[in-house]
Amino acid sequence: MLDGQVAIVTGGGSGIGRATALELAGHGATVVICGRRQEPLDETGALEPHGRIAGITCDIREEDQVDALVDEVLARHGRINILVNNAGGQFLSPAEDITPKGFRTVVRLNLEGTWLMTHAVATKAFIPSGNGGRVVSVTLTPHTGLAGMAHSSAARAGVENLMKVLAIEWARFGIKLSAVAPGVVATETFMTKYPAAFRDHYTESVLAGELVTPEQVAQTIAFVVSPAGRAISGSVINVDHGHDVSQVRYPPREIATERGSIEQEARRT
Ligand SMILES: CCCCCCC/C=C/C(=O)SCCNC(=O)CCNC(=O)[C@H](O)C(C)(C)COP(=O)(O)OP(=O)(O)OC[C@H]1O[C@@H](n2cnc3c(N)ncnc32)[C@H](O)[C@@H]1OP(=O)(O)O
Ligand SMILES: NC(=O)C1=CN([C@@H]2O[C@H](COP(=O)(O)OP(=O)(O)OC[C@H]3O[C@@H](n4cnc5c(N)ncnc54)[C@H](OP(=O)(O)O)[C@@H]3O)[C@@H](O)[C@H]2O)C=CC1
Repeated sequence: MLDGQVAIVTGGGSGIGRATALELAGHGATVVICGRRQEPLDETGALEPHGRIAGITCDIREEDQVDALVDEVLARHGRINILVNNAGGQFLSPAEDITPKGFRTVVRLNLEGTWLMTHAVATKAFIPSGNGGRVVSVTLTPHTGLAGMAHSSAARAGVENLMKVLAIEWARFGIKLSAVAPGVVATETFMTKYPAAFRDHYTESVLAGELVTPEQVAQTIAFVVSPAGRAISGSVINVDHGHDVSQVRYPPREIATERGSIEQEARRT
């Protein structure tokens, strides 16, 4: 499906990024992954049997490092067809305790880093090639706002709107940009970084009673960048068991019938 395509996946050393790199490589793509540390990148590369994944360290917040990464990929492979902006994250905090520096840190990583990568790949590869390209940015649901993550919720809303406006402006270059918004994904970071009670709370409350897997997010990204996803641009695709439409389990346990639903309302006579 992706034979001959060259992809960059940021944050490919772990979790969703690793699963995405493996998924794209499994479909034939040559994949360059980046992150701040070399070791996790090498671990991902070692999981791919055909040598299709290579890691290059890059902090996506640093303009010179982003430029150097894109230049290096072009020097090695001559083209870039796909960019997956996956690197990101945040720290959990009550909004009132987030300092200006803390807010800036999270916005810089998630929004500015995504912008720097997208702009560099578009201007150095997609536009000059005349062939366009595909960009998928990983954001998050629920879009109604994620309590404890004011900085990240704001940054991801910015990323999603950025994908939309660039989808309009860069349609003339054949560049398609979208966001894939996961719900709660059972990555090692999520399972270990956040309090276990959050994991249990979200497992219980998301509609299907189960967390999303990194592979489910990766497969969605692969679909979007595949030939079958060619018409997708400016979209936000949720991969979240319906977490975006409701954050509470239905119906409330106290009134659930044996069928797990509700009693039908009695007709008026
Ligand atoms: C609501 C419950 C959760 C449910 C849904 C969950 C959905 C989402 C899940 C996920 O995203 S899982 C994947 C998460 N992955 C990551 O977060 C990985 C990347 N994250 C990071 O690298 C860091 O967390 C970072 C803070 C985003 C960036 O790290 P960096 O090394 O650049 O920053 P620091 O030098 O550590 O800190 C700079 C600055 O930021 C503030 N700050 C950082 N950590 C905290 C904290 N724990 N509490 C309060 N403030 C923090 C602080 O201002 C730091 O400056 P100094 O105080 O150190 O001067
Ligand atoms: N897990 C979840 O429940 C959800 C996750 N998401 C988002 O999906 C993405 C992946 O999440 P997940 O796989 O769980 O998280 P991980 O923490 O496993 O992955 C984050 C990756 O990003 C890399 N990274 C972090 N900062 C930078 C940076 N400045 N420059 C380059 N790379 C960086 C990290 O590598 P290194 O530290 O070596 O730089 C790491 O490999 C994130 O954006 C996350 O917020 C969205 C919804 C839900």
